[in-house]
Amino acid sequence: MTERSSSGEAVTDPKLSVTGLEKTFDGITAVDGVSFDVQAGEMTGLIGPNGAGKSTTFNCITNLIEPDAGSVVFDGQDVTGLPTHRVARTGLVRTFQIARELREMTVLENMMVSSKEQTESAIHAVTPGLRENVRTEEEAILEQAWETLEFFDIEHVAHEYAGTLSGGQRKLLELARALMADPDMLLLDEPFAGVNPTLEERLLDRLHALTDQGYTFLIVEHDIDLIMNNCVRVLVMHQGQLLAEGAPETVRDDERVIDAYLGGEAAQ
Ligand SMILES: Nc1ncnc2c1ncn2[C@@H]1O[C@H](COP(=O)(O)OP(=O)(O)OP(=O)(O)O)[C@@H](O)[C@H]1O
Repeated sequence: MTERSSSGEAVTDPKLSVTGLEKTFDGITAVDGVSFDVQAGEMTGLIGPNGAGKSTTFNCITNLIEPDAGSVVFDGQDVTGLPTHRVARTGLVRTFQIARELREMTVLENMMVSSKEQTESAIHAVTPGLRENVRTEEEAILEQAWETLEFFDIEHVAHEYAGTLSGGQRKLLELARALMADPDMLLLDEPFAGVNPTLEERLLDRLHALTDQGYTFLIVEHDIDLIMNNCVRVLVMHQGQLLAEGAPETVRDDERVIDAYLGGEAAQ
């Protein structure tokens, strides 16, 4: 929904709105009242020194970790406390590292099991008369899987076991798998960790292409330069709180941000 502000500017509802998020582990406050918005079709970066609370914030958004307080509204729908798979069904999907059992499956099989429709097909398969539909659905899923693998240039490893992929190829597969769930918004936790420069460039190129198509991204990443150079908006966390937010050039010069990094983890 687009409204007009008093000055006549277009005001668009945020894609994701996090308000007052809190999480404490055994007396350690990991997330301490964090609030922020992410706008549709934008790539937003979430940075901060080690232990700042980035991963916990991420995990609370999709309810992988249940927050103690706060709300998460996605596309105008309150998804706070919904099971992670139901949050995914609303279009808010996070990437996961390829789990041990999935490493023993081929890349293509990984794609197939990740598809949202796959679960629905299983229900249809037990209903007589719907088998024809299932076949068509499965063909569509297979086509989507190949197209997505081609988009990431990893179709040549489709029949390899996922466990044999390089670190960079595995990151591309993680993203490709997430896309099979037909998301609107993707949460990426350190998508560039262990990725060589060539694949990093490819991954960035694809992320920008997806953003141009209208996908929204929230990316936790240790490589600050990478976030500053590629995100339109940056959120900085420190000691469980949101320390600064804004355009990269604004955040980069913020004294509080400089102090937070110099004070602890300047080497990152
Ligand atoms: N499951 C847990 N049990 C206990 N404490 C935890 C747990 N998860 C996180 N913490 C603590 O919460 C704080 C925030 O951790 P979190 O992993 O969210 O930070 P981060 O910014 O993602 O750090 P990093 O960049 O090192 O991954 C840290 O002090 C951490 O030790």
